Amino acid sequence: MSLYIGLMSGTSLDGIDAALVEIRDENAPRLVATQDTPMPETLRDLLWRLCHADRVAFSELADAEDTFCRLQAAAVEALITSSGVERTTISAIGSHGQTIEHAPKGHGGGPAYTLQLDNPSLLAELTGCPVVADFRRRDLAAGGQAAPLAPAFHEALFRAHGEWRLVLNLGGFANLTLLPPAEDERELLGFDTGPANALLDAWHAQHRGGRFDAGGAWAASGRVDEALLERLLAEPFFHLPPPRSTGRELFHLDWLQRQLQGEEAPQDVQATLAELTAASVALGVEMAREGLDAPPAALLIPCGGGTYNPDLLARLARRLPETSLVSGDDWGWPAEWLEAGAFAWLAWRRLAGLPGNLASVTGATGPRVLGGIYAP
Ligand SMILES: Nc1ncnc2c1ncn2[C@@H]1O[C@H](COP(=O)(O)OP(=O)(O)OP(=O)(O)O)[C@@H](O)[C@H]1O
Ligand SMILES: CC(=O)N[C@H]1[C@@H]2OC[C@@H](O2)[C@@H](O)[C@@H]1O[C@H](C)C(=O)O
Repeated sequence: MSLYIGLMSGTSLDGIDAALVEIRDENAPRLVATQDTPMPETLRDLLWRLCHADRVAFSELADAEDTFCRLQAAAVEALITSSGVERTTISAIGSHGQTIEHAPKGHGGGPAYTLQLDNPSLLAELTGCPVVADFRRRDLAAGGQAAPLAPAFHEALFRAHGEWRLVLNLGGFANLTLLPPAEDERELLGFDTGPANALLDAWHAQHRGGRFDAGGAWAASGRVDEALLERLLAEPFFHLPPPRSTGRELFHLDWLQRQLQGEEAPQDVQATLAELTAASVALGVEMAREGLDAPPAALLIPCGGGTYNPDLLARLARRLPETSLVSGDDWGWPAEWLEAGAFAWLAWRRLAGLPGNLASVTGATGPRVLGGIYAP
């Protein structure tokens, strides 16, 4: 038996998710304990600024990296204490880091890059555990998108005999995995479908303040502006064949603003953004099914913070009438802990010398062992 800790801080900048995972064999990872460490507002503001700045001072970058790493170390300490495990039994910590910018095709003819703020050396020093980090750049170096990486973990957890399954992460951004039945030899498909909560959060913050539209209540009070929805859905990203990944670089408030005519009621824009998430996921589901020539009926396992938004889930259910939504909780893996679990599992793959990417998902030229190891 081996124990791994996965650390994930996603695009929503809401905090550090730490998951303690036991791995006995490749396809049976087990979630042992979890720790949610909220991001202090000062760090969130600093990271937000870095994510949106054209120019950044190195000292600001160093400050953000140091503060972020110490928060990660505190999350690890809290997890070790609450779970009661011996530090020495932890084989490694898998640290995703904080994505600051993701440009898998480069900008203006420049090189491809994906930037995760992280300091695995300091984390190894502070925790006394081996750390695996820098998971994305090897895939990028091999010509891939470097994202999404979670589909391989979705396969390990959820691929089953006799059933087509979809896994949908509704974080700041959404990624979708279509899993063929286990007896089917076809490889899975996985890709980002577009924004999930990022625009909903940003529009809500601008008009009502606060972190998010709790339960999607404000969106539910508005009416979908069909003309606006159509203009938003005309964005070429939604129609690109996979491999594809995205982030704040494309989907931000200015992108939305360009499609507004100025007379829309704010709650109608919120409703339209929620519908955009559902519609772009439905487009992705259709694309995935066509890609694998899959039957329409499938089970969909939603995960990520969007599962706390009944308005969003209802919109998804309406757009995907042939698909039943079943929570990941029902398989013993709570929906909000999949991503942190994925990075524990990826750390195990690194130590085992096994590839972490799926070339069929990222478009890399082949399977690659992902990440670097930082000894304690
Ligand atoms: N009670 C709630 N009601 C509505 N939305 C919620 C609720 N709780 C969480 N969310 C949404 O979920 C988001 C956080 O989701 P999650 O933690 O999965 O994102 P992330 O991991 O940061 O993003 P990504 O997967 O893109 O990296 C919040 O920003 C919010 O939009
Ligand atoms: C570059 C980056 O951090 N991408 C995230 C983001 O959040 C959701 C989606 O966009 C996904 O592509 C990815 O995260 C998950 C963990 C992944 O790689 O599967």
